[in-house]
Amino acid sequence: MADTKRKKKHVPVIAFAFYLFPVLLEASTDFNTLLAFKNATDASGRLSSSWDPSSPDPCSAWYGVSCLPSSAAASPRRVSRLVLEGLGLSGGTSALQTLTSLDQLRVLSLKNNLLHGPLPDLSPLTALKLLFLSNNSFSGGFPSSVASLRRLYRLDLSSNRLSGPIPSAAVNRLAPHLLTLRLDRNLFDGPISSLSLPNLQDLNLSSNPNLTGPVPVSLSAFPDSSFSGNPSLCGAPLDRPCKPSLSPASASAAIPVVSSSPDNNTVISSASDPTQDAEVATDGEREGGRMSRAAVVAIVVGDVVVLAAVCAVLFCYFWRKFSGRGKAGGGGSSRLLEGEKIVYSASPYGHTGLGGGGVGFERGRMVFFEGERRFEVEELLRASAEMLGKGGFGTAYKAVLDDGTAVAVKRLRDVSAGGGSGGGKRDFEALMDFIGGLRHPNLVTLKAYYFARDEKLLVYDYMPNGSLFSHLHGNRGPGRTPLDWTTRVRIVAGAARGLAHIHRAGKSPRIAHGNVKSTNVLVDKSGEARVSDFGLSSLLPSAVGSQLRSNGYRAPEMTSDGRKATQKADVYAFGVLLLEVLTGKCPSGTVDAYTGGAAGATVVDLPRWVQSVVREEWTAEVFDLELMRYKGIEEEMVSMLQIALACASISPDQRPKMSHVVRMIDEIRGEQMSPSHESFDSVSDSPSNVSEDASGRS
Ligand SMILES: Nc1ncnc2c1ncn2[C@@H]1O[C@H](COP(=O)(O)OP(=O)(O)OP(=O)(O)O)[C@@H](O)[C@H]1O
Repeated sequence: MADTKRKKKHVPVIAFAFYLFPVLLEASTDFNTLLAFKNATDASGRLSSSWDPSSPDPCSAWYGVSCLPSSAAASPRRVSRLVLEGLGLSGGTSALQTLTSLDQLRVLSLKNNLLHGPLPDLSPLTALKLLFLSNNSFSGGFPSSVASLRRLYRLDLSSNRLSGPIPSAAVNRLAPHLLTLRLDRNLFDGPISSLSLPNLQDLNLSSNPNLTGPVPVSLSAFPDSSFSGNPSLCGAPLDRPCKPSLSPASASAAIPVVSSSPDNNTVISSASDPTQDAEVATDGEREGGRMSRAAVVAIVVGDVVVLAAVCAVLFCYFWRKFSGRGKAGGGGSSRLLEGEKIVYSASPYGHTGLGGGGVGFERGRMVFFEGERRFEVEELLRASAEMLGKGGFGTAYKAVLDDGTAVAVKRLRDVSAGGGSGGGKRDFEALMDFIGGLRHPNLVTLKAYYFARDEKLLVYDYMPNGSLFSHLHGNRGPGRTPLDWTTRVRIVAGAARGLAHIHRAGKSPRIAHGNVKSTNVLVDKSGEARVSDFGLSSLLPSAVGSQLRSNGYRAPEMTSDGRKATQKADVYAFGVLLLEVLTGKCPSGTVDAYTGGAAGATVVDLPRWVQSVVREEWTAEVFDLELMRYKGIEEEMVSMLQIALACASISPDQRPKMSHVVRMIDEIRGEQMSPSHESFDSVSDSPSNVSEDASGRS
């Protein structure tokens, strides 16, 4: 009875503890994890003075610890970086295992310590981007669990005692994002021929004397120092060609055998090559130098499936194209489709083609600006032309004139005779005169225009080197040439000068570009940026014009329809464009697209996303991964980021003038010309300098 009473008395206490437990647990998990790790590894007490268990907040006081800001007043801050290098930390697998509950950890560097034992399952560290465990005594196999770390882009396990095969299937899963792979000075063995890491920038597999077989093609562009100290590796870049060595017993099997690795890499090898035998053992696809019947069947079936998939994709692509053409077919000249070659009609009065006005077509007037070669509109209309793209104002074509000069012709759509402002032909001509009179090395020159009631054409210089948009976002897959830092800065500097010129030009009223974005920053034949499409927004009714301003670049104050373009809004759009150049991301993406994670498909403005990341002190994480290969540009990137964020201020009054922006960029450029920035072979947050990059500041 007394016992029952005692039990009853405990019920509320247990219930309260049960309720409170998850809250307390969450609040203290990272704190407890760090303490447990310290207790397990810091025998020499080097962390003791800083890691004070009575300190209320490890995030602000503990050495080597950085945290994210708390997302809500009551919620605890989570640990995002742990950089504990050269502290004599010792401990085995279980010590490292304690850290795997830090599921918000981005950077973990424990290099130059005395940690040992096999690496634990690292898959719970889902946020990890940089993992540096070099110069310890870790043993056991390669930690295949890293394959599930979707954000990992630098992995350094060098100078340990790791052994066994390098599992190509696991490593290849990191391929899309992995930039650094350092496994040198370990005891790895077996073949590496199935590794396929097309985006890798930094590789070191040296001094693993038991690695065997050919260096795969995707890694052969690395210097031979990446593979030195491995006598059984062969093929480029090493000086040892892979020779098949025939043993008498297997001479008859010396016919090349085509095998497919688990990663779909085809390996052509001699069945009797001893270096290949090791691979055979690992991949388990051949026995005794011959492929099993099942393997052959699997390969053939696999190939057929892949072929069928490719055919299906091609079929869908062309089907959509042709059915799209059918649909467009009813609309006279709008029959022209993207990328299609077109030939204008021989006469501007014809029924089809560019001049297809049909009955009642009024012959228009071709107006040339000073210094431009004159030609008849017929010459333009009969030129073979190629569609460049469709924009908000109409369709742009490349046309080659009789003398071989290429011009870009913009055929305006939805422009009433006098433009949208209610004016007439005279207003249109006045605007054209203004635009045509704007001459600057960073503006695309308007050479001429054609005006008729039903047809308005603008003739510009043709820019042969594409747009900033195509350089930043075009072909992000293999084979892409990344846009280097110097070029990016040169382009934004040119674009800023072009815009500043427009802003200076019209005294009263002040003129704005009205549609600043990366497709409107073109690159001329000498690689200089040229701003295009300026002034056209005033041709359209204000409501349509403000709709046209592309979402991601539209200043917050421009959301209501009918707002006229302003210079302050241009500065905002330029700020977004700068962020696009720095992050490599398209404005107005989803959180997913920005983080590369699964945070959610919420659409967020690029400036707001960058601000949130910078506020959380992960500044380095906003930058385009393609920029990480350039040495010593961090300061410039951060300065440029500050300019971008100032331009993209929510309040128009806080945005600088374009002329000021030009000066600020030029100041950065002045510093940028130093030769050290030309070096492409090193990585800015490479393992060697993670200490500064990932320093334990909170
Ligand atoms: N002068 C030019 N030389 C070379 N390419 C050009 C030229 N003008 C435009 N283009 C290209 O033609 C394509 C269509 O341009 P267009 O200006 O019509 O549309 P947009 O820039 O995508 O949108 P918007 O109309 O809103 O500015 C774009 O890819 C653009 O880069």
